[in-house]
Amino acid sequence: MTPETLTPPLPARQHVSAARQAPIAEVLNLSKSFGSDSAAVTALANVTLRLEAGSFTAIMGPSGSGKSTLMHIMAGLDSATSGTVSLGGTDITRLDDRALTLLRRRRIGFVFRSFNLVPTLDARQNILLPFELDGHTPDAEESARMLTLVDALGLTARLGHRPHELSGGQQQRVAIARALVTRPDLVFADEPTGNLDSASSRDVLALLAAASREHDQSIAMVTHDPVAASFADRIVFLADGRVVDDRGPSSAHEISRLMLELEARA
Ligand SMILES: Nc1ncnc2c1ncn2[C@@H]1O[C@H](COP(=O)(O)OP(=O)(O)OP(=O)(O)O)[C@@H](O)[C@H]1O
Repeated sequence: MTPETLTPPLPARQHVSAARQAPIAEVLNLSKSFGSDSAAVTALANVTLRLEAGSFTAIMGPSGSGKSTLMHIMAGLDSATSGTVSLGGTDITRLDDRALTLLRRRRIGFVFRSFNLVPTLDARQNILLPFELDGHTPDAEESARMLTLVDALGLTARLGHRPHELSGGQQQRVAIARALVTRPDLVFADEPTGNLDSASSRDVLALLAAASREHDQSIAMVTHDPVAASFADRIVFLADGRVVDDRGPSSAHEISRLMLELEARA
């Protein structure tokens, strides 16, 4: 497959220049501790981070540096000890559980290492699950969007297949289609290539990069893999719950070097 065939031919977003001016996600002075007193663990210490609309950001750092905690709080899956997180201008730290559930359903997409597809549903039903969960029948535009996405992801002939009938790479492409189909404000990808071989990994990363670059989809990806991070246009490094480096596109070699330095210090 060439990079061109990996590019989802989705309609370009409207008012891209206006969208680019405001951060799609803003984390201000975020701290998170687990436990209390002598058993307390500080997972995040005063993290401030802005993600621009349409950006593809990799979040890296040694084991235990706070990557998952940051992603969980940004996605409204865990609460902050202090600080705020805004998504598309909404302060999610002030929302109740019901509002958070709706926000996750409508404004956030997720791609996980283990694909997390529903085994009893075929690929089409898995992709359309966000609409189903929202009690919403896709309109003509949403159905057309689903079909163009499926075509771009090379899944057209697989729509009637259930997850166990698909390869790992195909399952992850179904998961990406499911994450993109509602055009969420932000897609969180948690080690999306962790279970894939290197050829499927590159396909998946090229698809995520194309969704960001060509269709203004904002993506935040947690990864340990320097090759995966080299597909992003920004790399944020955490160590001991703090942002210790924040840089633009970098080669896998440069990222590897920095990770080794951070791990040696951890
Ligand atoms: N539920 C919890 N209870 C207690 N401590 C926790 C909990 N979740 C995370 N921690 C601690 O918070 C710190 C940050 O953990 P986190 O999982 O965010 O790191 P990570 O960078 O995602 O690690 P990894 O790369 O190994 O997945 C670690 O010291 C961890 O042990």
